[in-house]
Amino acid sequence: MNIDQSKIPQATAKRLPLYYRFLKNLHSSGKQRVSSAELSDAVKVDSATIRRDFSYFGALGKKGYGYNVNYLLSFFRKTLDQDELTKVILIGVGNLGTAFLHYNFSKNNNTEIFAAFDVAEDKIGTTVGEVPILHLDKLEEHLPDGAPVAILTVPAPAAQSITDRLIAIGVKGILNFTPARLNVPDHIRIHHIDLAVELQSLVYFLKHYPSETSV
Ligand SMILES: NC(=O)c1ccc[n+]([C@@H]2O[C@H](COP(=O)([O-])OP(=O)(O)OC[C@H]3O[C@@H](n4cnc5c(N)ncnc54)[C@H](O)[C@@H]3O)[C@@H](O)[C@H]2O)c1
Repeated sequence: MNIDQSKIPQATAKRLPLYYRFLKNLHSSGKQRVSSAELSDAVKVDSATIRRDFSYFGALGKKGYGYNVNYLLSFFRKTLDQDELTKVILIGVGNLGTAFLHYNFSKNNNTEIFAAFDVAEDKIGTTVGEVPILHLDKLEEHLPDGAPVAILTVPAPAAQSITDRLIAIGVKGILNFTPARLNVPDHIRIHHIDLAVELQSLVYFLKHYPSETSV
């Protein structure tokens, strides 16, 4: 089935990796079918939302039968481009950057941090989690063909000028962990992750919607 991916709402698209991971585990344990109630229990998304999400994927669960795990998996694989490896670079190998390099992203999805950049001389030339640390001065030299995605874990004041350089070498998406708000052209996608905001939001939901499990 051909699905127009631009029709999938962003909130639904954000839940795809969650569904995908769970279904992959189900598949490897030999399960062929799954009900929305089982899924709901595992991924902590209410089953009405799951049914609505899955209807966008052309997957219509049958009552008493559930969803076909193989169909869903092949759909997710295509949609999430799991057959294609996306190369990622990381800038700023401090507390946060080091933790990300040790975390093997490619275990769960097809992204791989293949190079990291910093300016601290004692870090240049070393490797963290098998990823080589290179000098930021050499960014353009090392990556003449760029990379599609970058993770930014530098101090906030350095973020904008590094962003400008990343865009110049062809980076299209930035996962920004710094508190800096970045100015970028329209065709660049920035996902800003602020742990303090996430924490505040969690506390808010606990206070005001104590009985709901997820957003
Ligand atoms: N540590 C956290 O829990 C946390 C949480 C949320 C957000 N943040 C944000 O993430 C960023 C990184 O935090 P951290 O705790 O890892 O900081 P850190 O000071 O441990 O690491 C920053 C790294 O960036 C490098 N760096 C400095 N200037 C650079 C430049 N111009 N180019 C390349 N590399 C440069 C430093 O050498 C260092 O290795 C900060 O903006 C921070 O506000 C941190």
